[in-house]
Amino acid sequence: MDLSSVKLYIENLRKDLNRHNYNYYVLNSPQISDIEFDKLMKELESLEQEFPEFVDPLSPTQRVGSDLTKGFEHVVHVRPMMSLSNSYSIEEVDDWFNRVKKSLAKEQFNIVGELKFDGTSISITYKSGRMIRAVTRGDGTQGDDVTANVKTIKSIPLELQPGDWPEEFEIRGEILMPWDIFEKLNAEREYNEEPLFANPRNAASGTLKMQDPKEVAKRHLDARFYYLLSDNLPYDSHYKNMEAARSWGFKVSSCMKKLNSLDGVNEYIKYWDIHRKELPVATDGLVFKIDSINQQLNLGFTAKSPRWAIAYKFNPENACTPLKYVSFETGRMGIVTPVANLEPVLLSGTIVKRASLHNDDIIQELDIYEGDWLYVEKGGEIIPKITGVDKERRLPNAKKIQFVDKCPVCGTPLIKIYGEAAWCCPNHYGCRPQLTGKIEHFCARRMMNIDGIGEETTELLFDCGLVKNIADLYDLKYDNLLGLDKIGEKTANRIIDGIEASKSVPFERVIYALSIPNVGETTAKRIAKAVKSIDNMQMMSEEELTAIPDVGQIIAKSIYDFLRDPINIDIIARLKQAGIQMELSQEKLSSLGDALVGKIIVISGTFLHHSRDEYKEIIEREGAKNSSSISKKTSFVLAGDNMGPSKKEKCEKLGIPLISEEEFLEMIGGK
Ligand SMILES: NC(=O)c1ccc[n+]([C@@H]2O[C@H](COP(=O)([O-])OP(=O)(O)OC[C@H]3O[C@@H](n4cnc5c(N)ncnc54)[C@H](O)[C@@H]3O)[C@@H](O)[C@H]2O)c1
Ligand SMILES: [Zn+2]
Repeated sequence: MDLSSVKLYIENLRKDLNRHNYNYYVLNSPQISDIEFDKLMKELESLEQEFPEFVDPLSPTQRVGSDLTKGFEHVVHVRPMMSLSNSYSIEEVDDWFNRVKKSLAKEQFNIVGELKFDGTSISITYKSGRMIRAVTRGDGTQGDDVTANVKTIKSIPLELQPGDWPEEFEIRGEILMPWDIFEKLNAEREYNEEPLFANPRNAASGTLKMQDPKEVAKRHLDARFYYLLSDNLPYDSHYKNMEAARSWGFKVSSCMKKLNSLDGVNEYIKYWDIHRKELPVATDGLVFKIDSINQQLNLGFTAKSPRWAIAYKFNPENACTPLKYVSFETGRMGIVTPVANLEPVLLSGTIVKRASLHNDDIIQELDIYEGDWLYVEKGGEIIPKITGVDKERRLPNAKKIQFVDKCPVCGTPLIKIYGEAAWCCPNHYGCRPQLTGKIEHFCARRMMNIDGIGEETTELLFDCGLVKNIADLYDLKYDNLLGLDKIGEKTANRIIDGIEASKSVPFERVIYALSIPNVGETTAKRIAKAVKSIDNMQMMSEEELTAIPDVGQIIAKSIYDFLRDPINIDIIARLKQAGIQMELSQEKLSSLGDALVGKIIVISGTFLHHSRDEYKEIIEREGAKNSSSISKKTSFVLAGDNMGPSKKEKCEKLGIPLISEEEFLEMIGGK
């Protein structure tokens, strides 16, 4: 390679790495595995070493990947938050040990072995024993202030136990989503046909960046702490500091161990390579640290990571197995998902037979042919993922896998969903899995909670012609049910009682239960509060619908079209007649209140959830007035990002309150 091609190659590598960093840290949706990412990074590092003329302080080798997100206040770290240098082999850990030994000359040193928790890092400051602020790593220099969200995590103390804690200190740790919570969350998302989180790490960091602390609280995050920083640390030993932190109420892992030789380090690696699978939370490796804080200071840092620590990363478990066939499966909303059916293979202790291929783009990207040997990975991830194809083992004359062009169940030609990689069966009212899926969804616990009607009973009622759609449920009689396969008196009674009880399920859950495309649980709640009744909702135009918090153009169109379909009009009328709640209860209505009536409001800055015009409409709709200039008459300013300093000053002078976008949505019951 000549120099100019080397330069170009390096630039392209940097671009790729920056893009992967963005996908990983900001979108929480990595497109390549960690090991692939780390290989690219190592390649760039060695090229930069070989060609120092191309070194650039902005290169991803010199900086930590940034998770800074719009919508959060940025806070500068008192002490920068760095990454860890990492290795995938014991030899590299041995090299590190020997480097440290040399640097510390003849000094004795101890090492602490710890689990490397796979979540998202957090720095929390405590003053006088109370939590002051929680900030993400961000770009290492400054991070996002996520205090309100962190305060919802029950295992993180807001106030410390009595102890010898310094008056002010920072503690660093990892925010995690335990495996069981992660599995439940993904099962729910799969059910709602929402994109799944690739692993608990992405789920944890996605959750931590949610705008609404109440939603964060529902996700049951957890944490582990692994480093203490202060001008007045209790001990010179990292290990002892962590033990102290544990006694103040922090969750510090009991798997932390003092090691005093290279043999100890190697044993620790061998032990955890096996036993990590028994842990309730995800780990992606181990971390070795020099115990003495003084020695840590002497060893210092590189541009990106401390020299006194190293991460040993576990190799993800993977296997290669032949593809039997690709099946195409139609879901409740008509989305067709390709699934790779594999020759069964043992991976991370479970047998893997199937792996979702998600959509056509992924099939194209992987370039899969019939009978191909596929690499399956489960690197701590519960959901097996196809990561590649062994092209050398491809059979001669094998045909490329083609996405079906007709619905595998009803044969209707598929249509591409605008702006997405998904294909959809448009036969929403004649395609079996869509019909039974909607009935099942309607009856499920979080919707109408009709006890006794699960997947099996739905299929049964559908097949014998008793329930073809959700309105038919309310025509069911005890006598119809009795005598059906596996339905005795007890079950029949349970079903009838469940149907009766569903008549008092509140309106917001009814909206979710209707299976309106693109309307998930949270959106359904917002819609219910805004429209107040199904009659109002049926009369609203697409523009009026977009004024509802969380409802963009795509959702508005889905709702509008759904409510104008004659089949749905009929179903809704029958549900209404059956006595289903089709409006907000009096109680909810009165609690909504008239927060904005008569107010004069000035909008300033840029917003996350709606455009300024949409907010203007909301303000009018809620009985308030828009005004363009701040005066004594102004009730408050709806203040977005980047509000001009002169406006801020004027508000301060006149004592006009600034209301944030979140507070405003809260006021109008949008959250
Ligand atoms: N797949 C992708 O597209 C992609 C993109 C970017 C980064 N990544 C992955 O992320 C890595 C880089 O991320 P990083 O800079 O956060 O490094 P890292 O995750 O490898 O290591 C540093 C982090 O480890 C965490 N940690 C967990 N337990 C710890 C303990 N006991 N002590 C100290 N720290 C502990 C801390 O949060 C710290 O910030 C890459 O090596 C790669 O594997 C992947
Ligand atoms: Zn179909």
